[in-house]
Amino acid sequence: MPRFYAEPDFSHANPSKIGVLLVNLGSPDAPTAKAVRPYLKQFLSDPRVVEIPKPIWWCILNVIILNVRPKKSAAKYASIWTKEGSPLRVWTEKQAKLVKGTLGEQFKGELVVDYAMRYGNPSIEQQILKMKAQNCQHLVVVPMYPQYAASTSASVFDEVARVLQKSRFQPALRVMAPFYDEAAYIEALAHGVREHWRVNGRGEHLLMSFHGVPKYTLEKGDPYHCHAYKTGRLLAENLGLVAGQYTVAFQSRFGKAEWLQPYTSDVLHKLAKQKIPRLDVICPGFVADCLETLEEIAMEGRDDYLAAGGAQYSYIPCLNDQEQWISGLSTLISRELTGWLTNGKCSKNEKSVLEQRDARFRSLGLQK
Ligand SMILES: C=CC1=C(C)c2cc3[nH]c(cc4nc(cc5[nH]c(cc1n2)c(C)c5CCC(=O)O)C(CCC(=O)O)=C4C)c(C)c3C=C
Ligand SMILES: [Fe+2]
Ligand SMILES: [Fe+2]
Repeated sequence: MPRFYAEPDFSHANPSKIGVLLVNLGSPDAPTAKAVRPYLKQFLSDPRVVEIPKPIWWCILNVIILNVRPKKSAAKYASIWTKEGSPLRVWTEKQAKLVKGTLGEQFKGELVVDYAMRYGNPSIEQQILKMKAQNCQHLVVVPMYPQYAASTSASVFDEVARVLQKSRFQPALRVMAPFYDEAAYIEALAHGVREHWRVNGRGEHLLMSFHGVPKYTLEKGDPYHCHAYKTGRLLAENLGLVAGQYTVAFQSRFGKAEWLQPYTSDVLHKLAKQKIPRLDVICPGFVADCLETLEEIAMEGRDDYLAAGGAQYSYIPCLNDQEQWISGLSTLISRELTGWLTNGKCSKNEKSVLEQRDARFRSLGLQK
């Protein structure tokens, strides 16, 4: 097995391109236990996701989790699966196409925009190799996580780095920063909430449910908790909500350790007891609807809330293909391209330098 990937022959004549790779978490290939098992194995073997010492975790994962969870998770995936596949993959693919449409207008021919999944398909490796084959000598990686967490954002970087370590010709690399407090993102979220209120009426309380992470990661310096709370505050301010009209909570707890609190499930029970006429729920940490939003929040969360005595429950969809979001995301990405759009410009500059030199020679009556 060669140490490095095979490279195409280098040619000056081949115009260099910039690759923009949107990366989200990933889903199994099908909503079946057979497909969920290898997906969960890849996901939960990532040391960024589970930090328990390797030999101990290997036993727990292979002996218990991978024998029990695939069947349960597959049933959940089946409840949200679409004709085109997993909602997360379908939305991410659509987002890449729309961003390509928006940025392609501005940066004709120079950009290749695509998407990858950290776990499952299409893989980061496959998509970077595809971009290299198209002569992308510059690469912008866009982790589709507004709030930084080592378990998500850093894991994307680790995988990109692993792929580049196997490359002889490495593209120049930029990784987009987390965008938890960017106006482009907050305004798109607020626009989505306002639209939802306009069409469906407005609830008395807004629950903002973020994916959780283990509490020890906060204690060890992971900024996820602070990013989530800042997003929550900025969204509330944009919507004119004051304390008491909204709650930030954390969902999707996995395993026995303590995770960030308050847990969404506890908040739902508490709010149900308060007998407010209607609760709105949004998941601002997910830019695309997926298992965690559609099954856990829109379905299970609703059932739990109503069973605990709540009256009305209204789920607000993720940003998905919302126009304002696509335009905001394109703006954030175009900022990362600053100084990189060299292709046409470089050759044009070179030509104009030569033309200037020829003109100088001519004006002096000299031959080149
Ligand atoms: C939005 C950010 C996410 C963080 C932070 C995150 C941390 C995290 N997740 C797990 C365990 C699981 N997550 C699962 C699904 C899942 N997680 C995210 C996002 C974040 N996870 C998304 C978008 C999804 C949905 C994927 C889809 O296909 O729709 C799952 C798999 C499903 C299941 O079996 O329940 C697990 C497991 C941990 C342990 C963790 C932080 C340490
Ligand atoms: Fe997760
Ligand atoms: Fe904090």
